[in-house]
Amino acid sequence: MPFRETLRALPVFDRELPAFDPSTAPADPLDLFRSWFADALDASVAEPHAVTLSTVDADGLPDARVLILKDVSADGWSVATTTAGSAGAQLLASPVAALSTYWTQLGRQVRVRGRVQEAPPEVSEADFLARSASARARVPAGTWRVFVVRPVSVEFWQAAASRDHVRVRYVRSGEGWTRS
Ligand SMILES: Cc1cc2nc3c(=O)[nH]c(=O)nc-3n(C[C@H](O)[C@H](O)[C@H](O)COP(=O)(O)O)c2cc1C
Repeated sequence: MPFRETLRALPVFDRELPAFDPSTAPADPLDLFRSWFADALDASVAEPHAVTLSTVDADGLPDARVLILKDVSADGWSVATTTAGSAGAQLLASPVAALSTYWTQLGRQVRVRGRVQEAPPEVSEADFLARSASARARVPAGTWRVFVVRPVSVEFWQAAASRDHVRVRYVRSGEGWTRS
């Protein structure tokens, strides 16, 4: 069978999925993220804190890889990596990023876009020290950084078996958020 037919034959969202009514979404995307994350834990999603970090290189060419989410707070979404690698180097040179995740069992996607700041040195140091000795040994000395994506937009997308997928997008507006 041609590969495209193998792909075409695969079912998509052919199962019971949670309902989501965007009109009930809270005013702050942080609250919705925490609620959806709790649902992902309840659904035993493997590595629910694995997120795809997209960056751009010096030529504007996008790059992406999976990292572990380290924190989510009013400051933003935090990930950690080494500045000796592509992700860290690209963030230092072009401090903008997108984070995305997909929780298969729930048919839910979250997308975050924003500018990126380095966390304070003590935060990066604490994250580095929390790594195992073997993981620390693989990182060149002094290059581990926590980067915080400060969102300008956060989108939550819920798939439906009926294909009536729904989404809510939060856009930063001053100190608050507008929802659409
Ligand atoms: C589930 C998962 C979690 C990962 N977590 C991290 C992480 O937290 N930090 C990290 O630097 N790399 C992590 N990696 C490895 C990265 O995806 C990537 O291979 C590595 O950071 C080098 O990417 P770069 O060349 O773009 O810098 C993880 C990979 C997977 C699949």
